[in-house]
Amino acid sequence: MDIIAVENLVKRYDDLLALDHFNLHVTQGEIFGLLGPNGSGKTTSINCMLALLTYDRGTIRLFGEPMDPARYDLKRRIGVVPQQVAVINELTVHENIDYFCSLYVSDRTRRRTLVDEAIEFVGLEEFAAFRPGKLSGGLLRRLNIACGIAHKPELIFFDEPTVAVDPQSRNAVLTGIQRLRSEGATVVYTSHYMEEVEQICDRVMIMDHGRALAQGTCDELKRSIKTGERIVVELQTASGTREAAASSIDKRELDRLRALPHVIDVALTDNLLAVSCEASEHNLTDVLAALRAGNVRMGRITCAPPTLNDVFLEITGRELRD
Ligand SMILES: Nc1ncnc2c1ncn2[C@@H]1O[C@H](COP(=O)(O)OP(=O)(O)OP(=O)(O)O)[C@@H](O)[C@H]1O
Repeated sequence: MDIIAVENLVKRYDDLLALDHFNLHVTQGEIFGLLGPNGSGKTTSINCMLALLTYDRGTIRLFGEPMDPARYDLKRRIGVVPQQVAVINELTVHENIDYFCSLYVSDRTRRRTLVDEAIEFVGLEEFAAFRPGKLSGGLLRRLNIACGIAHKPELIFFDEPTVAVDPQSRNAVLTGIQRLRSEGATVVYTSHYMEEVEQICDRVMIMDHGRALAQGTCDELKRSIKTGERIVVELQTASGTREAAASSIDKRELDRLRALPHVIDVALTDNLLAVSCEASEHNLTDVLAALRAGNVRMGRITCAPPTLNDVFLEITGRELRD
């Protein structure tokens, strides 16, 4: 069953079209990633789904029911971990989680258990009596998550939960999300970090300018583009400087590479030569043979399958993070 069904959503902020006939279907038990650069409409789509924002056109159904601001029965089944840490500075970690949980659960005894479980879930046992001001950025993020999930929601929205988080806390957040899913939750995860999305999401939608550009599993998205692999060659010279290395390859060599049967693009940045190729069996040997024939001195050579950034680049002509 679709836990989320969004059809033809249009949202304007005055002249700006933030969501342009946006469609989204998320099924029960999946971690669905919304991947897009800053300003692509991820937060706006979430806020519309939560009925926190009005919209101009379209329909939103959650758990099979039409969502509107008065549907407290549906809201109780949803958890939100917002992009900005939203906690109360005067309350301790424990009191904060209890406060947010009390918005959904009125029974105090049940809440005591839920709050303890949430504290344990995010590993904040030692800090339960601390006020937010005493917590590091990573610990604050964990508190933000605990406040959003303590009432055991069936559907959880995580809006860029790892921005400005240290690698250790980031890993804790990502494994925590996978654990929530294994306990039965459906998750919508927004990010502009393709590595995170690849790590945890079952399906991904790539967004830009309020539109869905492509969606599918990471493998499906990568298979849908022309680029099959990217070969990166470090150029070397006897003198060893980057500039000298870059100038040691002339236009003729670059043209020779571009003329190879499966080469899509050749780019030279400093002393790194990147050759994007269609999927084919002999790309690496062909590229190396062409470079050897031109007496180009080579250092490290890597050959990698495409990334989600390549998918974004091929569809939009821009890098995901520029
Ligand atoms: N309250 C607002 N008033 C006017 N424009 C807004 C408002 N909120 C967002 N926008 C604009 O709408 C577009 C989509 O913004 P949104 O925050 O949904 O994108 P996002 O993908 O979540 O980006 P980010 O990762 O930066 O949060 C952007 O161009 C943004 O500047």
